[in-house]
Amino acid sequence: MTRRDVVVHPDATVLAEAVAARLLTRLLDLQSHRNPLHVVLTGGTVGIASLAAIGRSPLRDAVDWSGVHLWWGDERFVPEGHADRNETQAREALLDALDALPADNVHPVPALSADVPTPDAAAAAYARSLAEFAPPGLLAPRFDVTLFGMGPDGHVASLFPGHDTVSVTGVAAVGVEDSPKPPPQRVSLTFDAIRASREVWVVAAGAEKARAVASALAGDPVEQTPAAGALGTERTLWLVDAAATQDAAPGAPATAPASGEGVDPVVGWASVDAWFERLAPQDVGLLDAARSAQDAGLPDIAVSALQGKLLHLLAQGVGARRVLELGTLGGYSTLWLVRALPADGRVVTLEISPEHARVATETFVRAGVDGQVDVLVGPATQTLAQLAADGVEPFDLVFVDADKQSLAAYVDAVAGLVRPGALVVVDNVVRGGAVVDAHHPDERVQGVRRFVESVAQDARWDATVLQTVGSKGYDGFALLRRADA
Ligand SMILES: O=C1O[C@H](COP(=O)(O)O)[C@@H](O)[C@H](O)[C@H]1O
Repeated sequence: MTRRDVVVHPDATVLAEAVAARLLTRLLDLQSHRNPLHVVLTGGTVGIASLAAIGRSPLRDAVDWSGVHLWWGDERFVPEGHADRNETQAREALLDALDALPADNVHPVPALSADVPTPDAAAAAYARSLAEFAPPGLLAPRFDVTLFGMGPDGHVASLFPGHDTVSVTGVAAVGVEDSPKPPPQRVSLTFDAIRASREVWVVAAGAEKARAVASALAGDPVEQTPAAGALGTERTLWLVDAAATQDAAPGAPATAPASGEGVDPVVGWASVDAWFERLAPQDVGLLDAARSAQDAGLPDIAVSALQGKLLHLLAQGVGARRVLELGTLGGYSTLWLVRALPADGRVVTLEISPEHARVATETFVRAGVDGQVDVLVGPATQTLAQLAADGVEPFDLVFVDADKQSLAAYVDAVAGLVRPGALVVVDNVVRGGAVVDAHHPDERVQGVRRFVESVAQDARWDATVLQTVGSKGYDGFALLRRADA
């Protein structure tokens, strides 16, 4: 699952003030239970304006700066004190005024000098500094907040579209020789280091960024839009102004409402999901499942954390011991389900794609649940027929999250595989409201319509539909109970 929360502010000025307020609040909050904190600063217009806004805020003195370490996501490779350096700009905007910030807590990327003559040398030295604060197994500290600006081309830090540096792994920092944006020589964190971040905040303002914002939020390949790969392990937050969202979120308003709140529907729903996620915290295994699916290039169509928790609670609610899933994908929903089962419980999950099945299987091994999950590869219609022919023990709960065209056939087959009173949950049946359009050209919409029509006339099922909004947009679940025999 690659969830990005998006908050839209009316303009760049309000955005910079909001980033400042949000960062100060986050630092204060984190300092109540974690020390030290590691924050990655960004250069760029809004990034520096945000630092200046922090400098003006009375709250800045509420932060214990002695417990904050500052790093940079990228640096322009010029001599120390040069006006182009992100460090120089950050010092002028804020750092020089922070008397309580120890000099040793500031970790700039080494500047061009006789001792550090190349971007590669600076990157190597910067990587060594990062390693000093890295936990075992990581190349860099687990940054609490990593701030990024983003260029109109979708670059973050100094990772530019189409450049080899985007795919460099195994090191924390990389030298850049041919930046399309001046100056050409730079140093950048790599994605390996960026993804050590607990939270990544991408800040973007202006209509010239709108295409890149839309592309990143759509999850386009990082080679094309590096900002799409800027992800935190706990949260990825996009803080943008209205102009930068005009190409984003199809179906959403082109601009934010004129009110100060300025959150468009999809964005607002995602933020609400994020707030409620305290009820559905994802542990390392779930985060790993989401990350592995993303790294393997699987489609970003898994359930959200809150939806996964819903499946978990439903499985517990019906006292499920045996669960059938149609559509494993990367195993994210499977993990939520298997964790609801007793020690002798089992999930049988069906997946048509051998590659998806491989990714999911590896995830189950790492999560330690492979002994409770059977991944059956092949077209679900055939596998369901085989399960029936094998006379498998009936299932207590079924989650159907496979292709919508065949829904009616799947649910018909499932009717013969479950116990009386079993619960069947079918995902994505509202489809942004398109389901009410009898002439809709999308075969998935027609597949859902055929399924609903057939269930409505099938005495074996008692059913309802729950419309939902959230980080997955506007959709819904069908809930079916197998009638008692
Ligand atoms: O060169 C850089 O540009 C980006 C974005 O800057 P912006 O002025 O378009 O907001 C910035 O994030 C990066 O740190 C900087 O080196």
